[in-house]
Amino acid sequence: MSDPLKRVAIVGSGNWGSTIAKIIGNNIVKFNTFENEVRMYVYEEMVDGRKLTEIINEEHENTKYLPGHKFTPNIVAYADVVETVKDADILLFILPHQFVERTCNAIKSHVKPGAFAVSFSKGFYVGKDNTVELLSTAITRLLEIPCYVVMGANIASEVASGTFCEATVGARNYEHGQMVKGLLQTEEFRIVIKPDTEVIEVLGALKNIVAVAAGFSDGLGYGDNTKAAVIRLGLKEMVKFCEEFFPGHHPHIFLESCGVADLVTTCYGGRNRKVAAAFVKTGKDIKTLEAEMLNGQKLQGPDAAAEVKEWLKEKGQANKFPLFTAVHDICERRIEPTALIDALRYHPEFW
Ligand SMILES: NC(=O)c1ccc[n+]([C@@H]2O[C@H](COP(=O)([O-])OP(=O)(O)OC[C@H]3O[C@@H](n4cnc5c(N)ncnc54)[C@H](O)[C@@H]3O)[C@@H](O)[C@H]2O)c1
Ligand SMILES: O=P(O)(O)OC[C@H](O)CO
Repeated sequence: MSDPLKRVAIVGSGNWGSTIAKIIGNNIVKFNTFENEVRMYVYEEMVDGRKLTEIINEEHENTKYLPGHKFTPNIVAYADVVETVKDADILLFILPHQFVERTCNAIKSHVKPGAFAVSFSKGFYVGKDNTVELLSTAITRLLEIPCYVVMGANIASEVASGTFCEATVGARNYEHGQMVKGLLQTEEFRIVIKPDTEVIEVLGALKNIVAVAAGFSDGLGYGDNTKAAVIRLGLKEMVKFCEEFFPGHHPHIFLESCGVADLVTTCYGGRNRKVAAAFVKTGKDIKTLEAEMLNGQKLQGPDAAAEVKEWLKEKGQANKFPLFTAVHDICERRIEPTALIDALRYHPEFW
């Protein structure tokens, strides 16, 4: 008897979750090892007087978070996260990182034995006692299943439009890594699998902090040379953070899409950059700007800066990461945005 078909569930339906749903809906029908139907968890809300799940299931489009792009009809929206995941063999977590813990808690006694997870979220997890851990570690701890990661230079609207780009899958299990690659890869979205899972994930979270710094620089009216310095010194801190806390990775991992490529795209085209520039120009706080500018989408960088500050404080290492630290202090209005330039000027690089 042949093996039963595997089911894929997508947990999250924002800008990136919907983009991945668009890709997987097309790709999955090419395999005879997967069920064609893919359930997608939608955090229910009303859009123009209708439930978002109804809009997606009737019009095959997430008109709020990815307007203008059609899903294949095998993408089925569910408002109940337990119903979404209960039969799934592969759980793709594509939530803003702030919502990962509560979602795991809601499904933890309903996950199929033998399932595995993949995290696409960029950020860290902070426990009640202020301990900081990787999201993939938290997912594994809460659900008791392995968790791999997908990170890369992937501004969702561009990926959804099919302009060429690439991403990095972090997986040490060959079979699972190949399955994830098969579900995601297209002619325009090329996938590389690497075993340095932890560092791949950390880079995805840290680049958002540098993007906030890039936005501050833009908002202050500095030009491309200054932004290049933000990117370079930010990358130095990203590398140092990985070396300090996740040693043993391949040194070339920073050259993958999850490293320098994601850092560049996010410092030019991302939401963190855009809102951080407006923070300087308007004087409004981050939460207000997020609500005004992003139509329900969520920023990851300011919270990641707070999480990293907590991490560094606990390890007594904050002084080695002045750019990360300055971003958090500026977001919290403890220091002026212009202090970013001092953090660059007096960076340990120049000592
Ligand atoms: N958008 C991108 O370009 C992109 C690219 C790569 C990676 N990512 C990462 O993917 C993750 C998800 O980002 P996104 O862009 O898909 O999301 P998003 O910011 O577009 O959307 C926010 C989502 O959060 C949902 N939500 C709101 N409140 C919620 C709650 N209480 N519980 C659960 N869900 C709730 C909304 O319904 C919506 O689906 C992030 O970590 C992000 O860094 C995003
Ligand atoms: O829009 P941002 O700043 O959340 O960045 C989006 C992606 O992470 C870019 O890869």
